[in-house]
Order: sequence, then structure tokens, then C-alpha cells
Amino acid sequence: MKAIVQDRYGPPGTLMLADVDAPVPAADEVLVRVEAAALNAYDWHVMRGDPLMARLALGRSRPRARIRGRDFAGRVAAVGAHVRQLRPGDAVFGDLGDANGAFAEYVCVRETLVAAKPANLTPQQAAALPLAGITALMGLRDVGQVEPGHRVLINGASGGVGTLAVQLAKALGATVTGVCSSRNVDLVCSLGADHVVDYTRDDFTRDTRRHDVVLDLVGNRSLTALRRPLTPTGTLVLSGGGVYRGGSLIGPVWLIARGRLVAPFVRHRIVTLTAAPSRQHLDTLRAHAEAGRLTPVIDRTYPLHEVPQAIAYLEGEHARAKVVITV
Ligand SMILES: NC(=O)C1=CN([C@@H]2O[C@H](COP(=O)(O)OP(=O)(O)OC[C@H]3O[C@@H](n4cnc5c(N)ncnc54)[C@H](OP(=O)(O)O)[C@@H]3O)[C@@H](O)[C@H]2O)C=CC1
Repeated sequence: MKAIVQDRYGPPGTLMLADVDAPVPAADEVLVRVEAAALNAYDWHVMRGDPLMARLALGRSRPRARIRGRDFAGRVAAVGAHVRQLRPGDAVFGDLGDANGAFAEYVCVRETLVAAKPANLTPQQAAALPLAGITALMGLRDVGQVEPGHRVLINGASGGVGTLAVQLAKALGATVTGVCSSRNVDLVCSLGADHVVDYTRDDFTRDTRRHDVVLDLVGNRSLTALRRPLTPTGTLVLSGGGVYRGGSLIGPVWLIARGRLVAPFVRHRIVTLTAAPSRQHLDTLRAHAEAGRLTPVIDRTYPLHEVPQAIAYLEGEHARAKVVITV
């Protein structure tokens, strides 16, 4: 099968289209014929092995998983002996986690990390949901405990996670403030945001509205600034962004300083989020999608052999929502 492989960390030029053996499903796995895959900021961090600390988990001198990509949608081609809920031909979507392998014609995935595709979405739209959607869902519902009537502020509202987070926050009954650049104000409004702050003109941390939850997807502001728009007992959810910037040493120190050590001395709840894929979360995303409450926004679509160009585009950090690969 064709796949995008990588034998050393580095820039997009280290990614190659290659012929490799198709994987064979273990007893608890399904083999999926991939129809679409989606890019995440995660993919370019793995590609570059950045931050260096992440290489402890991903592989020291090169990525242990040779094929890149996490999010996919496609059709089940074969099932392992212990798989009970899925059958060949089923349309599915999922997140491979650190196992990677989605930028390929076939993937093997544990049954617990895959779910039925939302019936009303194309494979490209469905592939755009898993990691970004689970991050938004965990940040708002599981960690932020957003309830009807809450005020939620999303910094990075026009990105892959943010465009889904705006819609999910509305689905949870919140009043939503989205923060993005001028060119994305209309987009964020169209997703249902009640207020939009253009960060090129205004400083959202000076916003006089007080929010129950601030979801930070950018990581370019201090903890002090991010806490300012919170109610006295509000929750600050930190997800990515600056945690990665500055490479190996600054990353963990930043994480500790922003998310952990400071927390006991402040009234606000401050939580650093790590998204963990699960079928339950995928099922929830499907329910929202099929009810018309969640529609992924796709910025650009590339063919499989152009994954390097797609990653280079995403790495610019100003993609509008999701970048998708058609396989
Ligand atoms: N903790 C976890 O488990 C996960 C963490 N993440 C992290 O979450 C972050 C967001 O991911 P994702 O949405 O996919 O990323 P995207 O690249 O799709 O989005 C980036 C967003 O950042 C905004 N942005 C860029 N520069 C600035 C700036 N100077 N000031 C304010 N906003 C800015 C962009 O807005 P605009 O274009 O309008 O400028 C855009 O909305 C990433 O850092 C990613 O690593 C993602 C998934 C899981």
C-alpha cells in the first residue's frame, strides 16, 4: 500500500510517499481502508520531534511509528477474531493516538478507538473530527464542566480545535466569546459565537465580561493575563500552544509553571489538558454531528502524496480550521 513514511525527524522534506506492507489486524483490531485523514498540530510536532522531551515517548532518534497521521475516516476492510461490534463495509472514523499511521491506504486500529462515522458527514468531514473534537469536548465538558448559562471564552477560535469548540460550547448551552484574527471574525460568528474579539485590534484579557471557562488553544499569553477574564471561581483550561514552543526544556517547565505548581496558590481552577481518544468521545461527537450541532470546517484538502505541503501549510499556524488529506 502507499503511505507517508518518515525515517528521521525534521522538516516536511523528511516525509516520503512509499510502498509498504499493508498492516494485518490483531484479534482486537479492525483493518480500515482509509478514505480521508486529517492533520493536527500534533503531526508537525511528531514530524520534527519537537519538543525533544516528546522523543522519549515517540522514539529517540526517529519516530518509532514510521507512518505519520492520527485522524482518519474510511471503511472496515477486515476484523480481528475478537471484534464484535464492527463488520467489513462499516463506515468508521477514529484517532490512532501515538500509534500513528493514518496517512496511508490502510490502517489497523483497536476496536475501542474507532466508531461509526456520522451518517451526515463526508469522509473528509468525519476525518476532521477526532483529535480536535475530542480536545474540544474534553476541555469544555469533562474538564471545564460547562453548563447551560455559562460564559466560555475560546482563544484560538478559528483553528482546528477552536472551530469545533465554539460549536460544542454552544451545544452545551454556553454563551461563547471567540478570539481570532480579523480575517476569521465572520467565520467564528457563523459558527455561533455570541461575541468575537479580534486579537489584532483588542486584548481579550481586558474583556470586561467575566467567563466561567477560558479555553486557551494558543499559549501565547501569561497565566496572569489568561485568568483576568475569568469569574473568581472560573476554570482555565490550557491545551497546547506555548507548551511546545521553545523546545525540550522550556516545554515541561512551562507546563509545570502554568498548570500545576501555580494552581494551589490561586482561586481559579487551572488544568492542563491532554486529549485521550476513546470510542465514547467519538460517539458523542457523532451524536452532535448527526443532530446538526457540529459541522467540521475544512480549509484545504490535499491528496496523499502532498502531505508534506499540507503539513507545511498547517505549521504556519494560521490555517482556517482543518486541513484534510484525501486518500
Ligand atoms: N493538549 C492536547 O491534547 C492537544 C493540544 N492541541 C494543541 O492545541 C493548539 C490548537 O490546535 P489547532 O486548533 O489544531 O491549531 P491550529 O493551527 O488549527 O489553530 C491555531 C489557532 O491559533 C490562532 N493564532 C495563531 N497565532 C495567534 C496569535 N498570535 N494570537 C492569537 N491567536 C493566534 C489562529 O488564529 P488566526 O488564524 O485567526 O490568527 C488559530 O485559530 C495547538 O497548539 C495544538 O498543539 C491540539 C490537540 C490536542
